Amino acid sequence: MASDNIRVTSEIGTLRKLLVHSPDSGLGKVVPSKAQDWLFEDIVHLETIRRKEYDYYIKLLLYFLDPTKIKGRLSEIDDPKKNYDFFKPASSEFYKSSNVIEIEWLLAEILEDKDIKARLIASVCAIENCSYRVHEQLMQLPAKDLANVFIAGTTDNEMLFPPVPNFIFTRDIGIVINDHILLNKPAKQARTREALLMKYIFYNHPLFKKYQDKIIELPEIPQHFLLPSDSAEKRVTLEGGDIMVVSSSHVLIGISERTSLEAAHLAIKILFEKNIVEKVSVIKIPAKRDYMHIDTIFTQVKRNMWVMLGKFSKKHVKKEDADDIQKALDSRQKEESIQIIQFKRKAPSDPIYFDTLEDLLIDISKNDLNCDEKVKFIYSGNNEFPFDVREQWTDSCNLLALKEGVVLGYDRNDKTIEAFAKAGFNIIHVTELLQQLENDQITPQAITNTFIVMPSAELSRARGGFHCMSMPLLRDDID
Ligand SMILES: NC(=O)NCCC[C@H](N)C(=O)O
Repeated sequence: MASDNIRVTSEIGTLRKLLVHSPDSGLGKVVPSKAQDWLFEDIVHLETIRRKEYDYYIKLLLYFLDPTKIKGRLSEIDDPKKNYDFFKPASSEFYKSSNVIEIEWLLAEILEDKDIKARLIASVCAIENCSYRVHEQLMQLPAKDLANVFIAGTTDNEMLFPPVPNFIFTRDIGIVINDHILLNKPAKQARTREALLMKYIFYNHPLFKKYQDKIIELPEIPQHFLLPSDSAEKRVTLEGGDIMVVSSSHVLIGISERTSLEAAHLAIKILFEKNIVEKVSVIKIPAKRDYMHIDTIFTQVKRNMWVMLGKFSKKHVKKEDADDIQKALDSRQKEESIQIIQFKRKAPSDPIYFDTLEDLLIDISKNDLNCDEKVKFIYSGNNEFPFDVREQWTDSCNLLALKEGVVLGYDRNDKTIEAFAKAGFNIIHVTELLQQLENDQITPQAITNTFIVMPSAELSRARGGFHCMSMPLLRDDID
């Protein structure tokens, strides 16, 4: 068993441990009439999303984070005769890594405890409005099967409640800030069960035992149940995609379609009261499906490099190419803009305002991460219309850094990849990289300044990238 340490102090320090969830059979149950309610843009093909897309992610993560599980076994685990059991949490052949941690596995482990099992069944049945018969049926299931039913919503032959197809986006269900865990409060009904399951895991799994007094749950505001249902700002909702730990002393919080102003306010108060960070920057983005969380608009690549949507760049915001009439007209369109305000723990009544996202990100690179080099930006779709917005929609800005300068992104975002190539990055497809790793032509340690191209035709229909599909638990410190 690897260390049970949890610590995340940056977006780019070498990744050592994370939570993931592979697409389960629930994704194969999404129907067109429910796709939007369940936050999918389309229905996906289950076998393709697993075998031809997500499994590559798992293989790559294992190579970087837990190589003994995979090295020398690539052709064996991909052999159809082996039934892909390596990737199935309920199988005895499952990879079961303590660094690439599958949530379904953790759930099955806590469900071995009779008391936890009974309590979680009661809670799930309450939120899913299950009949007494279903309640009894769940009590009969062994832990591994029950874990799968809680996530997929289905037994082998019966659908008991809706799936939670967004569970693959582990980023949103909790976030490690230094050595604390901030739990989410989902804005969308479709993600409610995910939050419940995660709460039980964080409070009951031995992996998090040392951290019980470091779990942060945002309270509701008093008498929240009397609020009208459309008072979005007053509701306390927060999803992990709106939180970024950019240094050990500085956290970014997005106010977005998913994270409310009230939640940001409460989170800042708690982070300051508990002395967890010194600075919080709040980034209010337009509340639109296109930009559901801040990590759909920008992510970090290196100390001095970020990828972002050009629409929020200085050039665009300051209308550098526009004539006077256009500038005046555009300045009225406030709802499409970003607002940034930074609070310091020692002087909360004296906040700092940033005009543009680039100004904030440059400030982080220079002042939090002590970067002397010029800060560079890669823009979605190379900042060319319509590729900028098309590629942002398919997560060109939502990259996961395995280590500083080594990022994963979708193959379909051609122009963004071109921009990385122009910036001097190696571009390599995951299948080729895996072969090179397997053949000892390269090691993860030797890889630098690289964009790893991942297959994405099905994954992108679920509207999230690899930043969303990862909940880092441990990264090396960089500051
Ligand atoms: N951090 C993220 O941006 N996560 C993406 C979540 C996608 C999912 N379909 C959702 O709408 O919640």
